[in-house]
Amino acid sequence: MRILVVGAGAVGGYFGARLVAGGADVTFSVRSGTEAVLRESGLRVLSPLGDLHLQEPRLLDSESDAPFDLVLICTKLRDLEAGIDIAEAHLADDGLAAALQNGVESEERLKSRLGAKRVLGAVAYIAAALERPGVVRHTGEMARLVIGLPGGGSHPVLDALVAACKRAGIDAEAAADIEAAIWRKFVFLAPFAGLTASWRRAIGPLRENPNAWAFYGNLVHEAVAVARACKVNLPEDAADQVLTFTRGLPEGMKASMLHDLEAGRPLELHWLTGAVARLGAELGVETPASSSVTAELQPYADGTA
Ligand SMILES: NC(=O)C1=CN([C@@H]2O[C@H](COP(=O)(O)OP(=O)(O)OC[C@H]3O[C@@H](n4cnc5c(N)ncnc54)[C@H](OP(=O)(O)O)[C@@H]3O)[C@@H](O)[C@H]2O)C=CC1
Ligand SMILES: CC(C)(CO)C(=O)C(=O)O
Repeated sequence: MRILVVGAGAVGGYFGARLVAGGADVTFSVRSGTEAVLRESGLRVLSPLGDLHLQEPRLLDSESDAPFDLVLICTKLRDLEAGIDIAEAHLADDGLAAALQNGVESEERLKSRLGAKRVLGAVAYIAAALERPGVVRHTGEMARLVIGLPGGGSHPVLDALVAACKRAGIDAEAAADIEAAIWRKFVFLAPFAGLTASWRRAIGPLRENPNAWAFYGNLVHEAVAVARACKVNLPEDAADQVLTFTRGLPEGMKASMLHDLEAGRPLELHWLTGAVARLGAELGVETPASSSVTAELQPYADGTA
């Protein structure tokens, strides 16, 4: 199976490099600045699960590269369409493309542009950051992929990806209901990103602050209400599960949206807390907490650096 990873940032760099180390045939599609760095110094992953250094990662040669069986789009959400352009140009007719991104709207974009039969749903659980181009720092030991065909079913590329992940030591699970899996992460992440970014604090002190914790509860209930209005199959106690999960997170944990805010980079606000507010408005679900966070962070959405 030939795999094309679009974007060698935190997620693409981590999972792409691990797959290479596990013996998979992986090519990276990167932009020119990153390309120069990767050609000069290779791709490094610094991780509690073991460091990696790909001295000469294979880079896409758009003229000659044959179609790929699997394209993993690992850009930020604002670069999704550019990622799909690359998938459109390089995906085999019977191949699959997945977006390893947060949010709940990427899969529909992939379906509408590539055709539903060429889309794999995916959720990435990892805490990683691009320290500088070519260097990914992985924090903690979580590095998990949940993958599945929208609507269920099997596909040789899905099976091959699960096998490649196992060989690479990536915790990968094939989900029967990938839409529910994507939303289960979203109903945690959109509130978590909204809370930590709007209060500009890691989760530890926010759990100790009754106002912040109550506000988080409101954000979570809104996200779950929007999921239910979208007819997503979530458990009855989905909101309680999110609160329990968040109580167990490391004290210093921040959402990547807060890291982006602190660094003056553009935010994924529109697709996270902003999506709860936007979809809520479309579906007639009240989302006062998500709407106020979205309005407060809007001035920073396009970055300030
Ligand atoms: N970081 C994390 O811990 C987690 C992130 N996620 C989600 O994963 C997604 C990716 O996030 P993350 O990896 O952190 O982001 P990063 O910013 O670290 O990486 C994104 C990479 O995409 C590259 N890119 C953008 N456009 C293109 C393009 N047209 N062609 C090739 N490469 C391109 C960027 O390249 P360049 O350097 O040239 O700008 C950058 O290196 C987001 O949706 C995020 O929410 C999900 C789980 C955890
Ligand atoms: C919370 C985390 C690290 C979990 O994967 C994440 O996805 C993010 O902050 O964007």
